[in-house]
Amino acid sequence: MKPLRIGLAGLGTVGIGVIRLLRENAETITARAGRPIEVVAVTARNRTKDRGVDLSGLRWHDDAVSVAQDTGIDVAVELIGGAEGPAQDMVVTALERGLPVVTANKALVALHGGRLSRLSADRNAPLLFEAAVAGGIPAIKLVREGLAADRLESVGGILNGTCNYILTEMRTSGRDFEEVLAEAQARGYAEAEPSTDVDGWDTAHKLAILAGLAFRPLHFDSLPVHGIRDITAQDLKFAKELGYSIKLLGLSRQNPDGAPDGTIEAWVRPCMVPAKAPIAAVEGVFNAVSTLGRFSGPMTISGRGAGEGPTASAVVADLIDLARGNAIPVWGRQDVPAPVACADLAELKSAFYLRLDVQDRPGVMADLTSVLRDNDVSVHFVSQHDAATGGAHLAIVTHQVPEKAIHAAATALAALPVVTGKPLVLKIEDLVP
Ligand SMILES: NC(=O)C1=CN([C@@H]2O[C@H](COP(=O)(O)OP(=O)(O)OC[C@H]3O[C@@H](n4cnc5c(N)ncnc54)[C@H](OP(=O)(O)O)[C@@H]3O)[C@@H](O)[C@H]2O)C=CC1
Ligand SMILES: N[C@@H](CCO)C(=O)O
Repeated sequence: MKPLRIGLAGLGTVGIGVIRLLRENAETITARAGRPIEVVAVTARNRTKDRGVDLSGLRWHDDAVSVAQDTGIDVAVELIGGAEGPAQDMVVTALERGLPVVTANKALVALHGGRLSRLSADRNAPLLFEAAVAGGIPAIKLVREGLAADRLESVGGILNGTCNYILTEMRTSGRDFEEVLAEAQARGYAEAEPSTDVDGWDTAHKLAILAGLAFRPLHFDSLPVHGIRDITAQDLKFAKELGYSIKLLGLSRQNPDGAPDGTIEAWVRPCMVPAKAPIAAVEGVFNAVSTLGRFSGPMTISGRGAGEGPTASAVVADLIDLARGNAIPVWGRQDVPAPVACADLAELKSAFYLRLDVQDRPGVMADLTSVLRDNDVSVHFVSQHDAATGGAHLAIVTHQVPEKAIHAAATALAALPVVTGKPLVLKIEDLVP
């Protein structure tokens, strides 16, 4: 049996995980793939670093492009990261010479997926990226294969392990943001630049890939993206009191209510989800991918969304597909569709949570409610807690209002002398399964 020979660029969390998994499960993988899968060539920045695995016997290349040019490999595996630079150069070089590519690089696929998939189709060189979305969860396979027959109405979920880990730990241990982020980095969940995670960009990359496959590619620049930096321990307390859980969601919907046919609503932001919703129970580094299909109905799969083992498992599953000759083109047999812009959210209606830090004295509530009245924001519920530093924290839950109204109200409220901090607006999202 001729082995499938791998050229691997990137020997970090995921790259080393792939080598370990291929070695530890060699017998099972060979049986399932029908042939052995072996790493034969590698590269990383630092040749002398001890990575805890034996790399002797593997051809060392000084850069990633030279791995892609190695005539002794059958597949190029890119596990460096970053949408530009060596990762992109390697993938393009490999595809141009007709070599299959496996990558876990969501930034690359989200930003350059259209061009790369056209190149992949032109050169008949498969481009596989199961690990790019939701770590160990077979999210790409779910959308592209399991649900290939259905017309999906929505797709998305909890797509970033680092943020879900941080929100869970902040809530359960009361520790602050920075401390928990450092822990997520130490566990290999976070990206090399953690702002990619906490500012929502990693979720946005994954959502763009899922929505692109389920509906059609999105102009990435049109995707509204907000991260979790503004969430405080007080918001997590209010959420519990109000019967919600705070989750960073990436969601996309085709043809939302009242919008013209073909409209795609998509966004990334922390939301309040009902504490009883199954997605609220997805905690720690776990991700959840939810779909709603006209025929398949609601579906949620969850699992570890980051870390060495789960991500390596998804990379090697792609390699097994290649070894079996099972790799399918990125958009199946159709041409790569042209991208569209995401819908403007201004007119879309939702209930919202508004947290205000305010002075605690007579007349404050009247000042606040007059701003809400002037912006047509109708209040459903209000809760007040004393702030440790004096003043008060207020949680206001609204009825359904257009997004533009709540944001205009928040801007006007921020300008009031009685409001002492930046108001926080969170969408209350009760449509996730
Ligand atoms: N970590 C995770 O849980 C997940 C990661 N991913 C994706 O997988 C990819 C890899 O992530 P991860 O393993 O965590 O990243 P790491 O930062 O742990 O590893 C990156 C590796 O790339 C190497 N590298 C960096 N620059 C270059 C370069 N110019 N030429 C060659 N090698 C280079 C580094 O070398 P050196 O070690 O010498 O510095 C390192 O070995 C990324 O695209 C990431 O988004 C996807 C899903 C989950
Ligand atoms: N940094 C990413 C890795 C998995 O894509 C996360 O935390 O989910």
